[in-house]
Amino acid sequence: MTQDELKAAVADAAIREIEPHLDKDTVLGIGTGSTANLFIDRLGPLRDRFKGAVASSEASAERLKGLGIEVFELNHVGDVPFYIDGADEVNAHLHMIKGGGAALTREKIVAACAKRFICIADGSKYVAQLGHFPLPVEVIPMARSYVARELVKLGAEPVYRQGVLTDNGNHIIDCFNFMIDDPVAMEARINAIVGVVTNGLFAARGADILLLGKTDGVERTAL
Ligand SMILES: O=C[C@H](O)[C@H](O)[C@H](O)COP(=O)(O)O
Repeated sequence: MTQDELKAAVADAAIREIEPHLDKDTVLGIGTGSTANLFIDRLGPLRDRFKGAVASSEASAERLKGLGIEVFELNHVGDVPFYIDGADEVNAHLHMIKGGGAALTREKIVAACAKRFICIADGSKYVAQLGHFPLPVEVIPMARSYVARELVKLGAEPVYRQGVLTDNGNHIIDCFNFMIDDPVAMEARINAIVGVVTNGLFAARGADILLLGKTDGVERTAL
């Protein structure tokens, strides 16, 4: 199976996971990226079965609206039963690295509001230790050089993601060659650097359910 077929399989599995829980009051939290897009596409035909969605990026909001799904501002929404999103890396504890598409901050905010985070990923994203994928850090633009120097002190090789502006108007620094021993501690440590908006470690609040696409089927892990 190709990577795209594995992504499609986990998008299908996520639909099966949430479908029994949909009702007219349900507002779903929706992530960003190629895997999340496949999930969004499968939500279209179900649009009359739930109220709408909150999106973690402008791109996902546009895709949802294009399918006739109402998109709400998070400030106007109470309960978010599920947040469904992909990941750049995920480990056995369902800690993740996210933000390859620069959407990490809004993703973390919507995930924080959700009762359950369903991570959908093809098998290549599963790792024993996080850090093979360069860890993204969203920074206030004027703090970029300062934050980069602080990240060097933590052992990272920071690289400014040239030409990328987040939906929040900020910059992204990617931390290369930065294997992470303790994701919960490192998430907090990086977030404590002045000028950091957030980093792409989703460990303090990881996923609750992982749907991992493998050639022999979708493996479901629930914590
Ligand atoms: O900022 C982007 C998000 O964190 C994505 O969820 C992540 O990069 C995975 O994207 P994809 O499903 O395209 O691999």
